[in-house]
Amino acid sequence: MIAPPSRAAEQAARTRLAALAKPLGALGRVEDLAAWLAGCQDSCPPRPPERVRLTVLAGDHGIAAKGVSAYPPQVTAAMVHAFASGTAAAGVLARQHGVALRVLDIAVDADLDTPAGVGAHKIRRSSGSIDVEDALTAAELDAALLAGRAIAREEIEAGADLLILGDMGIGNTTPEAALIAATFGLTADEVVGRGTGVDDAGLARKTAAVAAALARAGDRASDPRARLQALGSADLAAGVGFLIAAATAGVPVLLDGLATLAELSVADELAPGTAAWCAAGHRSTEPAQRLALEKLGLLPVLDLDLRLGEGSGALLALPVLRSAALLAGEMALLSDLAG
Ligand SMILES: Cc1cc2ncn([C@H]3O[C@H](COP(=O)(O)O)[C@@H](O)[C@H]3O)c2cc1C
Ligand SMILES: O=C(O)c1cccnc1
Repeated sequence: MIAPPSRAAEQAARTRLAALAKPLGALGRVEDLAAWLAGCQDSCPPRPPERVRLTVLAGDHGIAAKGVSAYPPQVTAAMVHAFASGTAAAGVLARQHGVALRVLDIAVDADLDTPAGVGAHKIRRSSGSIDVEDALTAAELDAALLAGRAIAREEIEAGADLLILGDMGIGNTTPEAALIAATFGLTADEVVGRGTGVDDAGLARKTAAVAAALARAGDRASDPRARLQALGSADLAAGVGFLIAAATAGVPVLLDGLATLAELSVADELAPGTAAWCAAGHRSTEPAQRLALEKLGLLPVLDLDLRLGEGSGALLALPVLRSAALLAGEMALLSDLAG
C-alpha cells in the first residue's frame, strides 16, 4: 500500500478554498484540483508545478502486423525522431508550457539513430503479438517494470515537481484496451475503439484480436503481473513501474490518454494507492480510456475529443492545474475584503 497524499493539507486547502472571495464552491472542480495538489505537496496553499517533466515511452507491438492500426509500424521510429527534435505535437505543447521532454526507446523495432540516451532503457524489440503469444517473458516483464521505476526516479532526481507520462507506439491501443478489459471484467466489444482511425474492417480485426488475447490469457489475467506479461508490452510495463515509483516517491502525475489509463489500471492493483497520486488530464474518444476513468473514479480536466496520446492531453490540461494552485494561493479571503 502506497502512503496517500496528506489528508491534513488537502483539508486545509478545502477550508481555505471555501473562505476565498467567491461564492462557496464557485470554482467547481478547479477547487478539487487545488485540494488534490495541496495533499500531494503536503502544502497549503499548493504551489503551481513549475518543474514539470514529460516522459514518452516508445515501443512497437507485434499485434500491429494484424491490421489493427490505420498507420504502419514504421511510424513509431519516425515519431521517436520527431520527439527528439521537439516537433511532435507533445513537443510543441511541452515547449509552450516550459515542460522538459524526454523520449525513450523501450521496445522499438528499428535500430534508432537518435541522440544518446534514447535507448538507455531498451528492453527488447516489439512486444509479442498478444492474440497468439505473451507480450513479454517473465524476465522482460521484471526488466521493464524496473526500467520504468528507474526512469521515474531519474526524472524526480532531475527536479520534477509534477510528472507527465506519454506514449508512442503504433498498435498500442490494442494491448491497452485488452489490459483495461481484463482489469475491470469488460468485453472486447465494450473497450475497443478506432485508435488512429481504423475503418470498420480494422475495428472488427481489432475487436477479434482483443477477444483472442483475453481468451488466450484466461484466468491468468486476474493477476496484475500475469496480465501485463500476457496482454501488455514492454513500454506499457515500464509505464506501470513509472507510475508506482512516482506515487512511492510522493510526486504527483497528470494522466493523459488511453496508455496512461491502462498503465494506471494495472499499477493501482499491483501497488494499491497509486491512483491517489494521479489526476486525469483529459477524457479521450477511446471507450477503454473513458471506462477506466469511471472505474478509477477520476474526473478529467478536459474533454476535447483528443485521440493522440503522447502526453498531449495532459499538457493541454497543465495550465488549468497551475491556475488552480495560483487561485488557492493568491486570492483574497472573503472576510478580508474592505467593506
Ligand atoms: C503520426 C502519428 C503520431 C502519433 N502520436 C501518437 N500516436 C498514437 O497513435 C498510436 C496508437 O494508435 P493505434 O493503436 O491505432 O496505432 C500510438 O502511437 C499513439 O501514441 C500517433 C500515431 C500516428 C500515426
Ligand atoms: O485515446 C488515446 O489516448 C489515443 C487514441 C488514439 C491513439 N493514441 C491514443
